[in-house]
Amino acid sequence: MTLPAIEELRDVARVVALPMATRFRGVTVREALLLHGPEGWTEFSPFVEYDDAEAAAWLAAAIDFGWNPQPAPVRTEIGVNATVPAVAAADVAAVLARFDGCRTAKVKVAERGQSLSDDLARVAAVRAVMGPEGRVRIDANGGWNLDEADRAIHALADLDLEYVEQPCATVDELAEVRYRTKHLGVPIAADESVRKATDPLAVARAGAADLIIVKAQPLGGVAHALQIVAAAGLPAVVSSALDTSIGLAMGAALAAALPELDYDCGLGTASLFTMDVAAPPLVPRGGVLPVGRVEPDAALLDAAAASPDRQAWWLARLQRCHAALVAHG
Ligand SMILES: O=C(O)CCC(=O)C1=CC=C[C@@H](O)[C@@H]1C(=O)O
Ligand SMILES: [Mg+2]
Repeated sequence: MTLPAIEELRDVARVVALPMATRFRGVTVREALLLHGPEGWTEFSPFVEYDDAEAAAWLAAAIDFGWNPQPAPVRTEIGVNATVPAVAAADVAAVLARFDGCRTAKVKVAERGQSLSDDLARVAAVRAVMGPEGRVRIDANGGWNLDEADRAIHALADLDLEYVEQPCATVDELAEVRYRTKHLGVPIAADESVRKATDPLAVARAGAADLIIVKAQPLGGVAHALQIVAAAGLPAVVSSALDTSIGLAMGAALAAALPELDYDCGLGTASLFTMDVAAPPLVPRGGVLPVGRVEPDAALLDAAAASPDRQAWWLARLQRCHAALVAHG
């Protein structure tokens, strides 16, 4: 890929800060740096705690989406899931109400400071709202050890789970949990073991998961993520990185280009924001997102502008990650 010069990126960069309706993975305000490239708007939004080596892949993805033509879509809309943060069971219905027409819900579990009974109550509340036909999946973000995962999946399986995402942190643990819980018929999905791994295919080689979660930004862009899915040879679910509507369009482009897509995708997360950069935002309607480029609204870009010190922080990060990509060649 020919990299645009850093001056070109800085000239078209806009840094935004979007407030969230509900705290999600510790985030209450989501910051993102948006870029306007020749192919359209794109997003660079690694979480603030990520180091430059990890964040550089997100920049490669952003540049690829804004500066290069994308793989051809094979579908025009993407079925998406509702995403339920680790809220109290009593708050579940209000969260789900933000996601119009979604037949699938993903529920966060194994939150630090909470217990299995909190998870059981939250997932039961989700099942009650979704009804018996709804699809309910859970995501532990690697928060359980082997025995905790074993116990939790046995306890939660009665609620008819579509799959369990990243129950434990390591590939070896995933393989062991998958072996121990196989008789329950609950598939195991790998997320962090794909997107944060030095070798995103290790999971597939180890037989440690039934499906993989893929995210366009951390995997270096749509084309690269497609290669990983093809090489893994496992069903894939495309998920967001809590992106703005601009980054979600990148995720939707990935989902649209996958040869097979059997699951609803985790791309409904704009519904967790109280404000976004596009009008209308890329939120699910009737449980689906349209595929296509998203343009920000000029007034919303201004209204969502991050503070001067946060803009300076993001521009410095952009510069360092750009330098890392240049050095990488
Ligand atoms: O998959 C979804 O339903 C929404 C996206 C989502 O859950 C995530 C987005 C961003 C960061 C992650 O901690 C989290 C995930 O683990 O999948
Ligand atoms: Mg996950």
